[in-house]
Amino acid sequence: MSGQRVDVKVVMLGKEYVGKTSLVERYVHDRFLVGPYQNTIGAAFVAKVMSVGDRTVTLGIWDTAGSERYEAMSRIYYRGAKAAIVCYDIKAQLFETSSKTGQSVDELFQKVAEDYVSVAAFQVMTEDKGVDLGQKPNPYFYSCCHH
Ligand SMILES: Nc1nc2c(ncn2[C@@H]2O[C@H](COP(=O)(O)OP(=O)(O)OP(=O)(O)O)[C@@H](O)[C@H]2O)c(=O)[nH]1
Repeated sequence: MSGQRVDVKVVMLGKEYVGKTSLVERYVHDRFLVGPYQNTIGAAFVAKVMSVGDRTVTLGIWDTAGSERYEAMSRIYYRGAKAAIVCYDIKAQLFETSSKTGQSVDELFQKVAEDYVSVAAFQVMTEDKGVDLGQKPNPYFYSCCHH
């Protein structure tokens, strides 16, 4: 086994626009480009050679497109993969819950209710007439936008 070359297929997974290509670009080319990368063919491949102990490991990284229109094609790229890096956007809020201990369960549902109330209040405010930036603030305006 010593000195052996190992090929490892890795797939990047996740919805579109979560930053899969940016992550690969940072790792492979050590750069970051502002704005989305255009992944027009459904997948891109890049190989990166590295050493792990006395082994030479070639990571064959398949960067799949997150768009649903490429979903069937992306599934083809999963085949034979030894690892998957699942990316998601932390703008989505994460709650680590335990149904066994009750950890963060109340907080999760409380946040759902709170978010609904604040979004619904904002919609009521903007739906009919839009937001008039020149209008005098009233108590309702302050209560939903400043807390
Ligand atoms: N601030 C910040 N922006 C990021 C980061 N990673 C990606 N982005 C931005 O997020 C957007 C989407 O990044 P992409 O790498 O194109 O996302 P993708 O998952 O490959 O998208 P698809 O190819 O459509 O599936 C771009 O505007 C990036 O500049 C990050 O770590 N921090």
